[in-house]
Amino acid sequence: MSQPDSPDSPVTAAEDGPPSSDAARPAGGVSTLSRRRVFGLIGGAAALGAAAGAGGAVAVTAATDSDSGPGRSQAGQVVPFFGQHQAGIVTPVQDRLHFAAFDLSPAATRADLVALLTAWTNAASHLTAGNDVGTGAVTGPPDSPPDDTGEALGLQAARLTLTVGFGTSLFTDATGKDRFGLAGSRPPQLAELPAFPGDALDPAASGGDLCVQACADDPQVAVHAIRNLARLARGTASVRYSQLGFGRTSSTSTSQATARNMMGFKDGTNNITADDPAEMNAHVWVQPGDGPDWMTGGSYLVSRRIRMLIEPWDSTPLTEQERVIGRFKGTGAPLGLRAEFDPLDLTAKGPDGEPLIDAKAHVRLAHSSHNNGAVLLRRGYSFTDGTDELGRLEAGLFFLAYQRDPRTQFVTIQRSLAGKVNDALNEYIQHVGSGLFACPPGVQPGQHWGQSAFA
Ligand SMILES: C=CC1=C(C)c2cc3[nH]c(cc4nc(cc5[nH]c(cc1n2)c(C)c5CCC(=O)O)C(CCC(=O)O)=C4C)c(C)c3C=C
Ligand SMILES: [Fe+2]
Repeated sequence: MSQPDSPDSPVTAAEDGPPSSDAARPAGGVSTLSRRRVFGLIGGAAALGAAAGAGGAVAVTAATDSDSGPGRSQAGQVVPFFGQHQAGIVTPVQDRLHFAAFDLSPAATRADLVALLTAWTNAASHLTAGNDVGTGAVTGPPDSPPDDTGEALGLQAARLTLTVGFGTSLFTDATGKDRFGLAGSRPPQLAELPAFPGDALDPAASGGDLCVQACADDPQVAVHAIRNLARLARGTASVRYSQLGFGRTSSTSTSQATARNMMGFKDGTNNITADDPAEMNAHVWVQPGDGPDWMTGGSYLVSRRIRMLIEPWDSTPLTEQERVIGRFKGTGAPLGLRAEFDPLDLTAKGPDGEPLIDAKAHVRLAHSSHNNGAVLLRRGYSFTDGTDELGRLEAGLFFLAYQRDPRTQFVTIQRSLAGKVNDALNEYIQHVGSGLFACPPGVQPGQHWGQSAFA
């Protein structure tokens, strides 16, 4: 396998020529590889070292904007990987999602976990810059399986973000065992979610020791990233469940138009947005003193796979659909008002003296005024996974929400919504999967994801 002398040797011989064709395949060494490939190579070498048990000793190299291949314009396509916070949380929502939850293998040790996180961090820094993993898809030794699976060759970075989270079971497993010596680092905010009335959770589509949220404007780029991370994990961790998503159902920036969910409603209108950093600090980013220091600058992710009962919904009259949500389907405006962003007035009454927004309307019960001021940064995606055994569309919302403390945010709001007597929407939806993850702060070059949790 052609590799540089050491995982962190400086890049000195990179050329910006086109990727080698098969005929011109180099015999080895870096001098004939493009700059893009060399960065990938270094990351791959580090990943290999890590996977071999080198653990935190392997440096995570920094991919740069100049990693983009020849003739490929990455302008506006690369979301910086390194930073104070992980990308993929307040990043303006990309079009596509591939979310995967992983379980560590029964034999995996703390060193294996550190090695995996190091390898993943390395790979992620290169994938998000639009580069291949390791020696690449077509530039490695021809007699070995390629380091990269290849389906992203020639594609742009597509604003790929990779966001990692640590599940509750990483800290204490189902038998109460502290497998990785992390129990003492478990944040109080990472308390198991309670069971909510109406939950129909499938254990196989819930939980997970780790999660990776891949978001990109190109579905193939997101799928490629998860596939290659799963490949790097082989022997240490495997996918427990995964979910493809499309049609972002929430915007995290006012510059984005509000998308529609699979019920046809604009979803995300009254989301909090990254345009207001004070709001992010108040409700999304973990602050100093909130809990263990390693989570400062991080955020907690709640994922819920929510199936929509599409056929009954499609047989429901428009006015009833609007009563259930509390907004007009066409404009997205609150009932009784004209424009999408007109502020909700939950006290407004119609000429008949009845509230314009029904007592059981989704937006009323989800609103902060009903929930002790609780708000969430919603970042969910629609999904359609074909049809079920009865020919019904298997579709819904893969709800993703980031927050500073799930106990006072998601749990408070979901307690208001759950159960047939509460949110009118519950007649048309069912929560079938659930996850809770601590997403550590962003990483700097030389670190791996969540490094300070292992200090
Ligand atoms: C626990 C939190 C929430 C779950 C679960 C949830 C599921 C869910 N929501 C929709 C559709 C819409 N939700 C809307 C608003 C809205 N939803 C939540 C929270 C949860 N939703 C909040 C906090 C809000 C904002 C309320 C407010 O302050 O106004 C809307 C209206 C447009 C908008 O503001 O986003 C729609 C539409 C579905 C279909 C669904 C489960 C499948
Ligand atoms: Fe909602």
